[in-house]
Amino acid sequence: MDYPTFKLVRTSMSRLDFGGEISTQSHKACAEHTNAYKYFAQDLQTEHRRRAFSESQSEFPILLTRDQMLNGGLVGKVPTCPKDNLRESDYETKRSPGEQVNEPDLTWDKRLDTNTFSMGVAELMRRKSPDPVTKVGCCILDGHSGRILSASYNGLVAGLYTQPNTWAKNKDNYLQHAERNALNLQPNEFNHCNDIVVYTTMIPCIKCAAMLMQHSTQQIIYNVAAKKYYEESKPAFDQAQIGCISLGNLYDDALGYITLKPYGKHRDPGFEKVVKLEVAEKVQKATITKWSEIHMSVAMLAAKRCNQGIDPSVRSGCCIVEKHTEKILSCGFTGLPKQLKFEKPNEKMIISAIGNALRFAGDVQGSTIYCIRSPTMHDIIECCQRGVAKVYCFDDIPEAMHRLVSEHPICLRTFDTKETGNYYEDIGWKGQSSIIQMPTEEERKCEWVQYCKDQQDLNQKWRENNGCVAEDQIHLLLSDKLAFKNCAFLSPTLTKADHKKQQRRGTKMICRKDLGPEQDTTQEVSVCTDKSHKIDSGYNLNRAQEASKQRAGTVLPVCCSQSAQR
Ligand SMILES: Nc1ccn([C@H]2C[C@H](O)[C@@H](COP(=O)(O)O)O2)c(=O)n1
Repeated sequence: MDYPTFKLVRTSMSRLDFGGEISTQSHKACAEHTNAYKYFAQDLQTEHRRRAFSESQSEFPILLTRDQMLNGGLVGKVPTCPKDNLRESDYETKRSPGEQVNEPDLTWDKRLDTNTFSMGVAELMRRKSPDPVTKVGCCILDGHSGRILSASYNGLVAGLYTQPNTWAKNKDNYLQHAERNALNLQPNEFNHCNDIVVYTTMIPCIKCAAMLMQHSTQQIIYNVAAKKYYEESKPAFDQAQIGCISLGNLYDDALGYITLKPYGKHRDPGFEKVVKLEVAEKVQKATITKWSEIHMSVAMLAAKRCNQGIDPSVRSGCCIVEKHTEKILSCGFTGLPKQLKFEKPNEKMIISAIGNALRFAGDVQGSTIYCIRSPTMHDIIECCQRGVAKVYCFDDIPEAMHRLVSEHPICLRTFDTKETGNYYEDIGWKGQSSIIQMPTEEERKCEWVQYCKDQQDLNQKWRENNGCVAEDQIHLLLSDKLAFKNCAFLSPTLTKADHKKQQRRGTKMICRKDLGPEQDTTQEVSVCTDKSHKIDSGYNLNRAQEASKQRAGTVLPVCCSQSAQR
């Protein structure tokens, strides 16, 4: 009899460890992007910016003064997020006496800087654009506090009901540009702010440029320049002495994990081909993303902004969204009070992501919060007091928490990641594993040795049990850091939450079609994607047969128990 072969697929290191690991695909995208961009990237200012960005991981956008801009250079020291300031004491609480401590992986532990975060939000917004050819996203920040004022995309005129083939022919009459949409979305926000920084995935057109100037914009940071917009707007920004620079290639380098999707014809300035409507519709279908996905992704990006001093297990990010309109009201991440310089961060003084986001937000009545970790009771109380209606968490919410909030006027839910499919891979998110410290090389080797040993044991057990696998072994297989292909079995006793957790970690939940002892055990496997956690095991035992086998002491192949389907 053939014994099953188990193939291990290691959970790929998240590409957001921008210690350098950028996939070949990204590199390729980078290179293409650089070429496309070359035409526009020749002014001195941009070069200086690039250098400045790549030399420091700035905490806040490097806002050049007008003098500095005119001189074409960066003067003065930009606040940095030094990588050497992670103290031993930061990790003290996690150690038990005598325990060997691995050096923290600082390369991985870099936090997202404001530029990367804001352009990331603009990129996420771009995905909502109905324009089949040119999708643009924009995120506007208060340059003083770093707070998001508004974010939007190029969209159809509100209240307009028309067919794509009507508007797509003459879209300028039907679409509002991303920058203008962002300004219109939160008009009040801009009245009190005279230091606006605009992150846009494409350089603004001349009309948007005029309106942005009118709103005291100090800086435009764009990703791609379209020739027609660049030639009109850049001189106007220069004349008004407003910084207008591109993150261009640098954006890819720094972010590394938001895949560059085509920018329509503007991706390559020389490309003038008219995209046919059918193709355009396909593009549109493929790229439109649900709001909930975008907001949870913004929360994830925010989580990656947590300071290194914060214990990875409590790091979280959050995004507060207005009811009905889906406007982002505020974002926040777990942090320490800014006035205090901690020798040892006192856990009680850590401000939660929700706490920070609420601090920034104005009226949040009826709003929805998307956050990574389950909120604390204190968060819930704050939310109730401020009138927040719903809280969605990426993490599982402990049962105890559900009980505690059952009487509160708030809806607390775990975010349904099934809805989002593989989308999070685009931003390098693999559940918690991407914010919890990655295993060291040594740990990985040990894991591998352990895995091989487990596999041998498993095969042994398999033989002993006539082609069946004990459940405890399955849990071993589904352990945290390993992802399996063609070898993971689904336990009938695996809870729905565990199942989801494994999926988030990237474990492919696969079950064999038939594991009868006499069957070909290398038979093709089917992937379990059913939302209700019912699996197509293909196992032919009926309930009575199954019970009788169990009584006789047979260890049933766990993924194939019919009870899992009922
Ligand atoms: N800064 C920009 C530039 C362009 N857009 C939008 C407006 C249209 O939907 C589209 C441009 O159409 P095309 O150049 O393909 O004729 O992009 C924007 O919102 N913001």
